[in-house]
Amino acid sequence: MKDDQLRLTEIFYSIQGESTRAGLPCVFVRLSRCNLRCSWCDTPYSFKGGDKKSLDDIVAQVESYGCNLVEITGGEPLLQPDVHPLMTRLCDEGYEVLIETSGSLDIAPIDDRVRVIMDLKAPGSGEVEKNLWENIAELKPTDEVKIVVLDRQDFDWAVEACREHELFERVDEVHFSPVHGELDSNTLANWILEERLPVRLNLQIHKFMGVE
Ligand SMILES: C[S@@+](CC[C@H](N)C(=O)[O-])C[C@H]1O[C@@H](n2cnc3c(N)ncnc32)[C@H](O)[C@@H]1O
Ligand SMILES: Nc1nc2[nH]cc(C(=O)O)c2c(=O)[nH]1
Ligand code: SF4
Ligand SMILES: [Mg+2]
Repeated sequence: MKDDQLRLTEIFYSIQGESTRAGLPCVFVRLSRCNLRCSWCDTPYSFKGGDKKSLDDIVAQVESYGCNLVEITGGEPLLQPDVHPLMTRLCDEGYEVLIETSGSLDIAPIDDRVRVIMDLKAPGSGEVEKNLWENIAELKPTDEVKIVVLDRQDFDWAVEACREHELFERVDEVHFSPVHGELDSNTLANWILEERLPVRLNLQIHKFMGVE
């Protein structure tokens, strides 16, 4: 087997449900495996299985949708080193490339043309110890930080993390996202408004639409 292969769970074309690109048509490349087990994870099916696919096959499938926006996600996409040549190739070919990552692995090797959407895991995920705080210094102003909030304890943690790490100064966009089906979006919205936070409420719109 050639080394330029990635273990892939799925490639699909849908409406981007999150981030500043929410609402736009997007091709999703979902890589397999994850080093975390967030309590509320919506993609545990990506933890096991998946097929090995060559970069050529992945790029060809992405191309078949005729869509300029591509998101690399998982599972945890940074677990497979060959994700880097894939992203560089997509950038070279003129795609706008996003990566969704947990923030538990080094983001420094990511191609500078890629928009990084990095989670910070709050205590309700059960994975708060995995945050790699050194990553914050690697973020570009155009990257995005997302904190998924389960409850008020997570919200207070998120506010403290933003202040302590000066996230509002470092990146243009900080998203707070309720755990879908667990925390009411109006409750999170009211907390954000009460605290006068310059964060964006991130709802996973694909889940309201009932699509992937
Ligand atoms: C499935 S993860 C894959 C990428 C990477 N492992 C990560 O955690 O960022 C993609 C995004 O979905 C979010 N997510 C997963 N389950 C969720 C849920 N139940 N409610 C809200 N967001 C969720 C994650 O926090 C992450 O921002
Ligand atoms: N429609 C849609 N938008 C998304 N944005 C980020 C996703 C992800 O799982 O990383 C996702 C996803 O799974 N579906
Ligand atoms: S890091 Fe991402 S894929 Fe992994 S368990 Fe957490 S939400 Fe799911
Ligand atoms: Mg998803």
